[in-house]
Amino acid sequence: MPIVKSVSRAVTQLLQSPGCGCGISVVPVRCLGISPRQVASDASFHSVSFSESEHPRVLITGGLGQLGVGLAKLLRKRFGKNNVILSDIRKPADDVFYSGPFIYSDILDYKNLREIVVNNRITWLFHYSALLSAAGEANVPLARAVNITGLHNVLDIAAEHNLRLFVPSTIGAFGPTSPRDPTPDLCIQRPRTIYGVSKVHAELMGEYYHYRYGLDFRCLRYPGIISADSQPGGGTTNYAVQIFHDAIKTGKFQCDLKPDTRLPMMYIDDCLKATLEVMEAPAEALSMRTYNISAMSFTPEELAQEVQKHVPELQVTYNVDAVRQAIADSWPMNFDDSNARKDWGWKHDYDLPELVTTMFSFLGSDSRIAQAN
Ligand SMILES: NC(=O)c1ccc[n+]([C@@H]2O[C@H](COP(=O)([O-])OP(=O)(O)OC[C@H]3O[C@@H](n4cnc5c(N)ncnc54)[C@H](O)[C@@H]3O)[C@@H](O)[C@H]2O)c1
Ligand SMILES: C[C@@H](O)[C@H](N)C(=O)O
Repeated sequence: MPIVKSVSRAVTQLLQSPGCGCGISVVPVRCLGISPRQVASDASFHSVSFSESEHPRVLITGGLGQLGVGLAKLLRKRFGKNNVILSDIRKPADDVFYSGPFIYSDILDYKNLREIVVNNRITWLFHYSALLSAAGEANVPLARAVNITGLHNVLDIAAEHNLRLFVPSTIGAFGPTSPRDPTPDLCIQRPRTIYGVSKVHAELMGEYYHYRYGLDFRCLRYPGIISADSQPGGGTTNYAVQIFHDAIKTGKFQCDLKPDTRLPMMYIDDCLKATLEVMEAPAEALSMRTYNISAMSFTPEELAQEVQKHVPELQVTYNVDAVRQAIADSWPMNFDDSNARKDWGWKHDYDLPELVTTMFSFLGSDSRIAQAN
């Protein structure tokens, strides 16, 4: 009985510790050969494996999607071109391939991923590979594999090699029973998409590895991200990117969500800025490991009105996609990001008018008018 009591006391202390299980931390190591092994970790809770005067050595998984190339550009500016490796399972375009290191990496191949981390002495990992909400509903087994099994591989390798790990979560990690206006950091999370379920799993597993093994896990819940020079992949918020391209190319846009569907959105520069800021924030500043970040919320109708200020002849029609609409109706309408603002000074730069002006200056709003003439 006394043994049972002291074991339970030790477990209770671990669970209640404010984040440091250092005394007994053991990192999980996969089967090497035939027997599973556990190796005592010297990972200290707040440290990373490069000296503060050096730049981190960065790996980005799933880097050829909407966000990865822009992230690589930002990080290379800060840490040097050769310190940031983009990876994906797709073939990069020439300009991406020649802009800095690129490597093939399938996150479902644990040994290959580990080899890349070891051979390149990676210290920071940004885990961007995923199937997004609509793509996930179209192929649940693949979404489960990439978003859940892939995350497990990344977590184990990050813990084993003492990496600082960033995993993005999403407004999609909330569901119809969450408070939607606004949605705080801590509340009911019962999403109804495989994407949302996998992201809640990622948040919880990352935080568990943080408390259990000392993994330096950091996570932001992104809103729908809007970018000019990269295409979104399989998301419910895609309409908010497509409208710009269609306004310029054809002057006609068919929206797959209802005109009054309000969702949190963000311009890509703000998203990437927040990502770098939270990764550089001192550990002591982080009262949590998963934060909401927010910039603006709008409906398709409100976005269309703002776009029409630049392309007045734009015609918008609505042809609602039932799957995407059901997903959007279960997501937050407004995001409460007060903890991010308080803890590490998060502040967005782009509101709706600024976003629309920036998108058109990037895409060249005159080109459609020029083509039409
Ligand atoms: N874009 C958004 O609006 C948004 C919003 C919230 C969160 N996020 C999150 O940010 C991250 C990046 O989003 P994105 O918009 O760039 O996604 P995306 O769909 O555009 O790109 C995902 C990338 O993952 C790659 N991938 C798929 N399977 C893989 C595998 N087995 N191994 C390695 N790579 C694989 C794909 O080839 C693709 O290039 C994702 O985790 C996403 O959930 C994005
Ligand atoms: C919101 C986000 O996670 C993604 N853009 C999606 O719509 O699936």
